[in-house]
Amino acid sequence: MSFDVDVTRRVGETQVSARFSGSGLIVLFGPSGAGKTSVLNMVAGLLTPERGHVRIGAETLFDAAAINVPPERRRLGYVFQDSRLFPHLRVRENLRYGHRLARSEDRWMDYDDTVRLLDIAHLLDRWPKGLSGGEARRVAIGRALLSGPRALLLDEPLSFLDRARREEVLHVIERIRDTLKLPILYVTHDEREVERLATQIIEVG
Ligand SMILES: Nc1ncnc2c1ncn2[C@@H]1O[C@H](COP(=O)(O)OP(=O)(O)OP(=O)(O)O)[C@@H](O)[C@H]1O
Repeated sequence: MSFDVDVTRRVGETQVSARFSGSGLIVLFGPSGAGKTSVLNMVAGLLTPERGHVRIGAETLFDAAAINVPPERRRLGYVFQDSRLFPHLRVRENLRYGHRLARSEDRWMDYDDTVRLLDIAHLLDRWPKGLSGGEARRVAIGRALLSGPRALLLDEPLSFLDRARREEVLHVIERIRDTLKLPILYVTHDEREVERLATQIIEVG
């Protein structure tokens, strides 16, 4: 499965555009304010492009002429820069939210495996507001994986993580890229992450 994206839109004073296609892990790279998050939002359906298209595999999610699939039907696992866990749900329920919505044939991560992989078993009864930045990030990644996505959108997923945890999450992302072969759109400023992960680098701005 691969991305085929060509989007353009004015956001505030900035003309944001990006064009790329391919599979693997595509890094969106560029200075702060260039529009990387806006590109993720256009792929996710949270921001409507003025022109262009968004296709993943054989499915068209957006085509300026006629098609605009709503975000909740795009089956994309989005890990936001600020995690955005549901504040009224404990960690366990945040994780189960996406898992319950996913059709059983779309689920490729098991709940217990996800909890183990991200080392969040001790957090399951906690409320999001009591989590550190790194803990919240791991829960957000788990929630995205459990929703059975056809692609992942990761906005600086390793920020707030300490070195040991970064290494573990990097392994998870590599596994998703190489074993599950899920296309990943990845925003980062960190050149080490780019070197290690990128199949393709797209300059934004
Ligand atoms: N709601 C908004 N109204 C007006 N301008 C906005 C809005 N959202 C974003 N912008 C502007 O659009 C531009 C692109 O923002 P965006 O968040 O996509 O950039 P980015 O490359 O992801 O930045 P960063 O790396 O700092 O997260 C920025 O100049 C930003 O100030």
